[in-house]
Amino acid sequence: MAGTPNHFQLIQQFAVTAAQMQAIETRIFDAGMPVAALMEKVALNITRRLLSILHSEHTSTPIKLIGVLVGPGHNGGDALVVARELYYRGYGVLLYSPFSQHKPLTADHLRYAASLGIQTVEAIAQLAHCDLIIDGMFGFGLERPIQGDIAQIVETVNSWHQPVFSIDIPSGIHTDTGLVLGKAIKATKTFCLGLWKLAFLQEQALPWLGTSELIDFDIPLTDIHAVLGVSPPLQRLTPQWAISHLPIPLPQNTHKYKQGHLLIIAGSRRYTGAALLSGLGARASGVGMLSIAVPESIKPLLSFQLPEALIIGCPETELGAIASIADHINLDSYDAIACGPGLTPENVSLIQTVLNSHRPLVLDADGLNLLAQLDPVTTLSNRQAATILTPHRGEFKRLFPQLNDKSHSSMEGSRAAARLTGAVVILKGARTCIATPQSVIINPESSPALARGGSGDVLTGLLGGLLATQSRQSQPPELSAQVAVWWHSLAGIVAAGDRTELGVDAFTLTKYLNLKQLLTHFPQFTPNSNVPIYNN
Ligand SMILES: NC(=O)C1=CN([C@@H]2O[C@H](COP(=O)(O)OP(=O)(O)OC[C@H]3O[C@@H](n4cnc5c(N)ncnc54)[C@H](OP(=O)(O)O)[C@@H]3O)[C@@H](O)[C@H]2O)[C@@H](O)CC1
Ligand SMILES: Nc1ncnc2c1ncn2[C@@H]1O[C@H](COP(=O)(O)OP(=O)(O)O)[C@@H](O)[C@H]1O
Ligand SMILES: [K+]
Repeated sequence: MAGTPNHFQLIQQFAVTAAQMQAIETRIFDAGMPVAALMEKVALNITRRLLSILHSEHTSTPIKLIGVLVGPGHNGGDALVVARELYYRGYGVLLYSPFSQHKPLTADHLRYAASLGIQTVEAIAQLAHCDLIIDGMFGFGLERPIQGDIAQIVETVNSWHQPVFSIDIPSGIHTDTGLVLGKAIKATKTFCLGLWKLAFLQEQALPWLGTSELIDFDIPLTDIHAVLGVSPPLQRLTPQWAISHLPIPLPQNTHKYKQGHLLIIAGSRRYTGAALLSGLGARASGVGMLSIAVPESIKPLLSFQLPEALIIGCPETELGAIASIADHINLDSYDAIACGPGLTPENVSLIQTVLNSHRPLVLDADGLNLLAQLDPVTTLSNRQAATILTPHRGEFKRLFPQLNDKSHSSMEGSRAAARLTGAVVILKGARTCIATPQSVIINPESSPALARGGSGDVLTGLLGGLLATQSRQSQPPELSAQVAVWWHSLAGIVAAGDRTELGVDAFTLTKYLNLKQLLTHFPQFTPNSNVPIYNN
């Protein structure tokens, strides 16, 4: 039923470390769930999903023979239950377990599989002709690097061409950091079990995960909250959350100023397009009023392309950058300001003026490069209104060189920067993190089609527009940041689906921000509704 989230939808917001998963698992076992029963349930759910994929998806070779890598722990146990079920469904199954010791439950399943006549092979090479490999070697119990013979086995499997489906996590990927521990299986698809592990939100793990999906096994929400807290400081950004916080439907008695007035400060003679792309992003946000301050010489172009916007021509430098904000402009009369795309890094006094305003502010691109020339921590800490920074990794390093030791993890880096400055920090990338001093929320789905000049400018405008509208409604700035990041990524995903990943230039992307079209992908969720459980 629309508006009533089911268990699978509710758990999408959570992300856990191996230790947290273990703690949740312990609570379930202590409450009386037998370990073997849970393994059976989990593995049957994996099998059901696997069979539906095998029946529905077109594979280049029909899947008849399946090779199963069996580890020493419960990841191996899961794999053995899946193997047994596949065997009963008529698939050819070959087991391979290069370990002399197994945990008792795994050893029992191995013995039972043998008693059924499921063949165990003695060398990895004997799986070479399988149509599909199931990787059940290590799950969240992997703590030390894969070395020696096992590393050799991983390399051999990675050199083959058939699909590899990993159970819980590709063997060799660290559950928390997403880093490769020695060697790791390169999966085609990964079935993450029960709750999303942190690795799935770490960019460094992406090449190993393939496509990933969550297999639900009904972990009680009380156990999740008992371990993670009622309002976990780290969460996944879900479509349900973002859609429920879109600023629609509009109040019947609203007017254009109530819908927010955004001022974009962008562009230069050299980077005209940045101002235009930000303007088009802001247009898609539905903001009530849009003003764009640009150097005088590019005003005609903007006026032509964005007839609904008020284009403000500003005095310009010899090189065609904004020299100062036009005299008649009172920055404090806007509901939000978005500043930076295409400014050139010439004019520090401009950014100082903007920072001195008392309005919510998005800083991007050259806005960030100019800020880096000041003392970002002191400057931002002294601001009288909310600031949202939208750096990519390079800009982040320039802004916060003192956080270089945290640069391996966007979650850690963005959180530390938000704590230092009090700003909302959107650290952009394949897995964009949105951090406040209290929390980090990570966008788990996007498209590499967005890795293209100008797509960040579009985000800045979209975000600025939402910020202007939503700050009028007393919504916190991080909410606009979350909605904008989700919206922008979804546009990228849908555009890439229609046009391939190469067909999504930034201008085309703005056309895909059409919300009506995007929402057809989520008929089950309603804008502006209450989402239970999720307390931000
Ligand atoms: N949580 C849940 O709710 C549920 C979890 N379930 C499943 O259980 C999985 C977790 O199982 P797990 O704890 O047994 O750990 P797992 O990943 O199989 O591996 C540990 C074994 O590997 C060994 N080992 C480690 N590193 C090694 C190395 N480098 N080289 C060689 N050996 C190494 C390690 O040996 P040890 O360190 O003890 O010497 C130990 O024997 C989880 O991912 C999921 O699939 C579901 O069934 C039910 C619901
Ligand atoms: N591999 C990727 N997968 C998904 N999104 C990406 C990827 N690479 C970049 N992006 C997104 O594309 C946008 C690029 O922004 P930015 O680097 O500021 O570009 P520009 O300054 O050229 O506009 C960001 O929203 C970022 O999250
Ligand atoms: K695995």
